Amino acid sequence: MEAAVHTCRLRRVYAYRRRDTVVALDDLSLTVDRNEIHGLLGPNGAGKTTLIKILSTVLLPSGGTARVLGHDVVAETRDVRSLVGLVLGGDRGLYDRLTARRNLLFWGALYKLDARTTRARAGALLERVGLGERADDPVEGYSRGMRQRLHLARGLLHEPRVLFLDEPTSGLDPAAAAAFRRLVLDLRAEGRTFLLATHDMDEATALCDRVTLIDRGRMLLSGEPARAGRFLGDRECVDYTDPDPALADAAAALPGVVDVERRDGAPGAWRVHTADRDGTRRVLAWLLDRDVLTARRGEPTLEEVYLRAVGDRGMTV
Ligand SMILES: Nc1ncnc2c1ncn2[C@@H]1O[C@H](COP(=O)(O)OP(=O)(O)OP(=O)(O)O)[C@@H](O)[C@H]1O
Repeated sequence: MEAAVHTCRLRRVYAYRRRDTVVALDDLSLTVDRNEIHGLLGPNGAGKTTLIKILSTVLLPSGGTARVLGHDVVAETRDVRSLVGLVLGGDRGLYDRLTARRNLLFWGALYKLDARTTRARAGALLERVGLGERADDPVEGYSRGMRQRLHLARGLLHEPRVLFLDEPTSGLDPAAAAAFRRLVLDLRAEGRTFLLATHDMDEATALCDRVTLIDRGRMLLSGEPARAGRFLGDRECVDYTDPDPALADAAAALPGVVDVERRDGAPGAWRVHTADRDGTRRVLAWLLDRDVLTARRGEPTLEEVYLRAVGDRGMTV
């Protein structure tokens, strides 16, 4: 069976300022399985939006191939368009002076749906994304969260099987973001596939079956978020909580220990990086001997793996 998305050595080069070029996608090969929620991670300028635009047939690749449910995005544009929904964030693609319902009717006409089908789907979708009561208000009075939900309704109007979401929860309050994620899970349960570009590592961990991290248009790693540390052939580690920094210093001097760091978030939380499984056993036994009962083998979070893979570039792109 064809994958939901398959790219092979996909390339996109932009020309700007006449002579300069930027390689946004550099021979990127990626597979998203059917019915998967796949996270696309990467720093600003990594190429996430470029990939999503190519897969939605909005942008042409410069080289390589991309297929959606077996259809080539260049040679079979029409088929691909009927199969995919694109949900961009922000203000792109919404008409402020129109009501939410009229926005959807307009898009239904663009998708060449008949008026009755569009009307029925628009009503059902607006209810589903929680905009039923505000459906006949102009979009200019909508909050950011309401706009995001309308974007999703728009992306679902032609009942696509694969959805591309570009930072769908950025700027949403925690409750709205959680509601949005529940909706994504419900839609997946109906058999849809999602490729979701996000900068939110907690969101990727909670929502995605697999994630792919790209940087400068190349894939750095791809796999399950909970096993993120293993992507990089990662070091072992032990997490424990104890207020005494002297204990951490002593742990750092043990054989098989690479380094010890304070963990963000909880006071007195430490992570001991070990060279191998033996080092981990030794540290666990040593901590237990000292009555540190909170010690356990740790897994680096997706955010930690991300920062290690991409490096700390601060604000540079
Ligand atoms: N229309 C364009 N013309 C020239 N360069 C572009 C254009 N669109 C994107 N780029 C460049 O391509 C690269 C990838 O951009 P892209 O928007 O795909 O990144 P992104 O991963 O989505 O970033 P962000 O997380 O900031 O949204 C960047 O270097 C960007 O400057």
